[in-house]
Amino acid sequence: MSSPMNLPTDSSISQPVTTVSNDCAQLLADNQWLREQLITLRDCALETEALFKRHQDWEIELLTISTLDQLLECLTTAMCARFTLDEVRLLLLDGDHGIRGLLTRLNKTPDEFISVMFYAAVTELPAPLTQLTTPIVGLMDTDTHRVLFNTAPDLASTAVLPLWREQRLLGFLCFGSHDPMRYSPDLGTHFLQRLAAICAVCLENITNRTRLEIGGLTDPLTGLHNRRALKQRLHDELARSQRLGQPLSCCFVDLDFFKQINDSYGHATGDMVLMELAECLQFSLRACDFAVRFGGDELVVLLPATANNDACLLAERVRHSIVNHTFVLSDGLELSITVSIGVGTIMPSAYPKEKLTDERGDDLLRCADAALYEAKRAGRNRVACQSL
Ligand SMILES: Nc1nc2c(ncn2[C@@H]2O[C@H](COP(=O)(O)OP(=O)(O)OP(=O)(O)O)[C@@H](O)[C@H]2O)c(=O)[nH]1
Repeated sequence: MSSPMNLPTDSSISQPVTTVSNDCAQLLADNQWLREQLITLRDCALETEALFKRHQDWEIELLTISTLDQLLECLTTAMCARFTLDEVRLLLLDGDHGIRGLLTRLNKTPDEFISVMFYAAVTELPAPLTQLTTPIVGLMDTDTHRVLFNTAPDLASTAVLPLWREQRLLGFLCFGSHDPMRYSPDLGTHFLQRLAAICAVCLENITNRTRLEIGGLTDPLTGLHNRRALKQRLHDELARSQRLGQPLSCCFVDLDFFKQINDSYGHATGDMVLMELAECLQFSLRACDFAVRFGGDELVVLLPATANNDACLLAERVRHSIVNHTFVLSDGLELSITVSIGVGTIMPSAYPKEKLTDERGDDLLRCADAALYEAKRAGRNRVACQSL
C-alpha cells in the first residue's frame, strides 16, 4: 500500500496563506485516503474472521458426525451448499473395497453417493495427483480435470485437497467454482490445508469406528449378522410391528445331518458348506429380511411385516433353492444338502399395548425353534409353521 501523503517539513510551516490552504486540502485528502484504507482493512479483517468462523463451525460439525454415510454426505452435498461451491467431489482410494463394503453393511449402496468416486489405487489416477502433498488451487490440466469433475467441465477455478493421514493417502477432496477468482493460483492455501487434515482424520476415525461396530455385530465365518445384532434388531422390529399393527415372522434354518458332513469331509469343508449356505440363503431373501448365524449350523431370518402363511411360502422357496443348489467343494467334489425350517409368527394383537421387553422376542424365537423341532421330527428337509 503506497501513501500519497506529503509530510510537512520545517520550511513549509512559515509559508503564505494560499500554501497553507493547499496543505490543508492535501491533509484532508490524505485523511480521506487513510480512512478508506482503514475501512478496506477492517472489511478484509471481518471477511477473514467470518471465513475463519465458517470453517471452525464446519470443523465442529464434521467432528461430531458419527456414521460413515453422514460423513460422505457432509463432505460432498452439504459442503457444496455451505461454502457456496458449484461442484464438490470426493475421490476415495478404496483398494480392498473396505469402504464400499461398510456402506453395503449399512444398507447403503455406494452409487447413492453420486459425488463420491472410488478408485483402487492412486496409480490409476493422472500423474499430477499422484505427487500431490498439499492443496493445489487454480485449474488442473485437462486430463486431471476430466477425471475429477467429469460431468462439470465448465468450471473456472478448482481446489484439490489431498487427504493424507499418517503418510497414507486416503483420497482427494475437490472443489470447483464458476468464479475464476474463487481459487485463483495466488490464493493462500492455509485454510484448505487445515480443512484437508481435519477431513482426513474424520474419514479415518469413522471408517475405523464403523468397521469395529459392524465387526462386533457380524459372524466372521459367514458374514451374516450375529446373535448380538439379532437381539438389537428383534427389539426394533417388535416395536415397529406393534406400532404399525403388522405381524412379525421368524425362520430357524438348520442343516440336516451336518455332523456327517464334518465327519466325512472334515471341518474345513463343513465351514465352506456353511459359507455357501449363507450366500444361498441371502440370495433367496428380500432386502428387508435380516439373516443371522444363530450358532453352529443354525441360521435365523427375521421377516418384518410378514404373516405366517407368507413366511411359510418364503421358507419353502429357501428350502427349494438349497436343495437345488450344488455345493462344490475345494477338491471338486459336489455335494447336495437339505435343510429343515421352522417358522414362527407373532401378531401385534398378542401384545397390544404392553411395554415391550426382550421376553417377547424370546417368545418368537422359541416359537420358531419349536416349529423347527417339529420339521426335524417329521423327517427333515421340510418346513413347519407355528404362530403365537
Ligand atoms: N464345520 C463347522 N462345523 C460346526 C461349526 N459349528 C458347529 N459345527 C458342527 O455342526 C454339527 C451340528 O451337529 P448336530 O447339532 O448334531 O446336527 P446335525 O448333524 O446337523 O443333525 P440334525 O440337525 O439333527 O439334522 C456338529 O458336528 C458341530 O460340531 C462350525 O463353525 N463349523
